[in-house]
Amino acid sequence: MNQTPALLKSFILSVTPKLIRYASTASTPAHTKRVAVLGASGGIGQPLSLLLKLSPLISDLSLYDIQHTKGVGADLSHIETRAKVKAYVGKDELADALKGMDLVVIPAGVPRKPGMTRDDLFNTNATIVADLVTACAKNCPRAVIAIIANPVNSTVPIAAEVMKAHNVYDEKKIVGVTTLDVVRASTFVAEAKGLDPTRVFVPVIGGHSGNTIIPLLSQVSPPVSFSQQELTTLTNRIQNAGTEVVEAKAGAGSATLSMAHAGARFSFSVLEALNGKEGVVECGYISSQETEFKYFATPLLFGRNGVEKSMGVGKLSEFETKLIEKAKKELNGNIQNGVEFAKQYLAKSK
Ligand SMILES: NC(=O)c1ccc[n+]([C@@H]2O[C@H](COP(=O)([O-])OP(=O)(O)OC[C@H]3O[C@@H](n4cnc5c(N)ncnc54)[C@H](O)[C@@H]3O)[C@@H](O)[C@H]2O)c1
Ligand SMILES: O=C(O)C[C@H](O)C(=O)O
Repeated sequence: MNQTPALLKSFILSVTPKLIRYASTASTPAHTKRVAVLGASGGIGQPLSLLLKLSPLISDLSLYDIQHTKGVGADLSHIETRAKVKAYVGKDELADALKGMDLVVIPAGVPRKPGMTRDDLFNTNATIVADLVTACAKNCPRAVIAIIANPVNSTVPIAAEVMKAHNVYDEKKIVGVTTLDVVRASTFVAEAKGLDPTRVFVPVIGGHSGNTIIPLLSQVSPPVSFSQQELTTLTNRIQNAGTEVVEAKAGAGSATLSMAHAGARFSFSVLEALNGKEGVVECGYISSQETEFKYFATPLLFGRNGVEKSMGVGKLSEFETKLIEKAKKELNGNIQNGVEFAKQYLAKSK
């Protein structure tokens, strides 16, 4: 359960260059990887695909959606970077979109409107994710699958159950993307303490919805101290930051631009680790061995095969222990819903 300070340090050192790497095309890296974005025409999908297209880590960028991908693909393909863009539209083209992929990023699915919880998206997005992951199981079973589609607390267990049913499950390769929680926590802490946000790292554990988002403000790097009032205010803001955006967008969707950045940051970290870079750490929501939860987000060390290990939750403050206690019912319920849905989905598709 203990964190490794050296690895955290290497994470922090790796963050700043990553923020400016989007436009870095000067040198040709030794390795390049194939990446698919499923839901590539959406609010997240388009800016995420743009950021990926700018990366020298990627040789092939495969864009899939049920609509508009041909236009998005034609547009992106004119950018003078190495990644070769191919666009696929509709179910008949899904298999081709996935063959040979090293990383599949899934932002496909409906977003929230004001007044909705992420769990309210379950009925629509559960089937979308199950269908897309079924296609991954058949066409790129060894790819890392990064799930952005909400409710992440449930869509990740669904993905895992689908992969298990196809006998291709590898727990190192199914990850829920919680990077946006880390991005927000770093921004808000930096603002509160007058720090450079690119140098701040806040581990965020648990899940990705309301109370299940648990920022570890006792483990911020560089170390900072907070009053009880600051702890409460910052924690609430981080837990409700998604809702802050949903309300500000007033019916026009949820976070897309900050999520595209977070998704790109997560993808670059995974790709660098697949290429052999050591000490790559990002938080993510995965099948958990060392906590009481079946799935839990922690800082993760990535390697050549995906997640190498969870770095655990470290030493928690009393405040953080109480936050976990408060999250228990919701997180376990979300996980259970995902597993139950997958059972029914798989039974129907036999
Ligand atoms: N993990 C996170 O931190 C995080 C952050 C922001 C948003 N999200 C979630 O990401 C999802 C997408 O958000 P958005 O704002 O991009 O929504 P959007 O509606 O703008 O885009 C979704 C895209 O998915 C496509 N799509 C729908 N069904 C599909 C299918 N079966 N196969 C392929 N593509 C399909 C749609 O055509 C659309 O282009 C939502 O569920 C949202 O809640 C997660
Ligand atoms: O809030 C949402 O519904 C989208 C996403 O999960 C977020 O955290 O911004």
